[in-house]
Amino acid sequence: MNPTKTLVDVQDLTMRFGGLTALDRLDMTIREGEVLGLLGPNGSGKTTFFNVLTGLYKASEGAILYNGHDVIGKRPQEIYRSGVARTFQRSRLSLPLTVFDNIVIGDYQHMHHGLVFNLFRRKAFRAEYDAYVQKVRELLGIFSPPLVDRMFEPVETFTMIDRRRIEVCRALLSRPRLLLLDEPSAGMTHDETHALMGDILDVRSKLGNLTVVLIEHEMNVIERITDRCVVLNYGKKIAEGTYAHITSDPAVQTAYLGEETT
Ligand SMILES: Nc1ncnc2c1ncn2[C@@H]1O[C@H](COP(=O)(O)OP(=O)(O)OP(=O)(O)O)[C@@H](O)[C@H]1O
Repeated sequence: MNPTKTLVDVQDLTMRFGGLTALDRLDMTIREGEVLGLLGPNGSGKTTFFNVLTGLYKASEGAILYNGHDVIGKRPQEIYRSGVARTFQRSRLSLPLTVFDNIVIGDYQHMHHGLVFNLFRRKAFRAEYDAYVQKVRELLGIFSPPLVDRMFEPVETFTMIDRRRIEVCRALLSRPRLLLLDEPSAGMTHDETHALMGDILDVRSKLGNLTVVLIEHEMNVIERITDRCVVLNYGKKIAEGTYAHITSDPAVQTAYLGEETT
C-alpha cells in the first residue's frame, strides 16, 4: 500500500440526465489506502459518481482511471472483478434469505451455477459451496464475530446494525481494493453508527490494502474516520482537503446553509 499513489483519477467527468447535469466536469483523485469522505448537499451528485465508477451509468464525458485503466464503458461485473465493491443507500438485502445467501449473492457470477453443473457435477458443486461457507465464515469472523454462529439464520431476524454489517460483508467478499459506502449510517442511531464505523476502521486495518470512499451526511462520522474529503455541489467539486479544512471553507458553508457563516 502506497498512500501517495493515486488509485482513482477522475478527469473532467460529466454525467447528464437529459437536461440535468448531475456531474459537471469533475476532477478528483482517490489515493491508495485512504478513507475519503464524499460530501455535498442532497442532489449534488455523490451517488451518481458511485454509479458511474461502478459501471451502472455510462458517463457523458470524461474518464475515471482506476489503477491506470479507464472504467468508462466497462460492464459492472468487470469493474467488480477488478476490485471495486460498494454498498447502496437503500438496503438491498433479501430478508427471508439467510446471512450466508445474502453475502454470496453478490459474488454469484463467480460461481459455476446452473442446472447442468449441479446435476452432473454434484461433488464439484459441493466443494464450491463448502469453499464459500469457509470464505463467509472467515470474513464474518474478521468483521463481526458474533454473526458467525448465526450465518444460516434469515436476515429478517437481525437488528438494523447487523443488517448493515451483512451488507458491508457482502461488499467485502470479493476482497476489494476499493470499497464504496453509500450512507452506511442511514436509519441508524448515533450509537449504532459509532459502532459500525469502528467495525469499518477495524476491518480496514485487518484486511490491509483497502481504500474506502464514504458518502455520509453525519459530520461527526466524517470527522472521525476520514483522512480527506471532497465536497460536491451541483456536480462540481467545491472543496477538497482535511475535515478541518473543508468545514472552514466559506464555499462549503454556503452550499450547506445557503449563506456564508462567520
Ligand atoms: N437515473 C437518473 N435519472 C435522472 N436523474 C437522476 C438519475 N440519478 C440521479 N439523478 C439526478 O442527478 C442529481 C444528483 O443525484 P445524486 O443521487 O447523485 O445526488 P446525491 O448527492 O447522491 O444526493 P443524496 O445525498 O440526496 O443521496 C439529482 O438531481 C438527481 O435527481
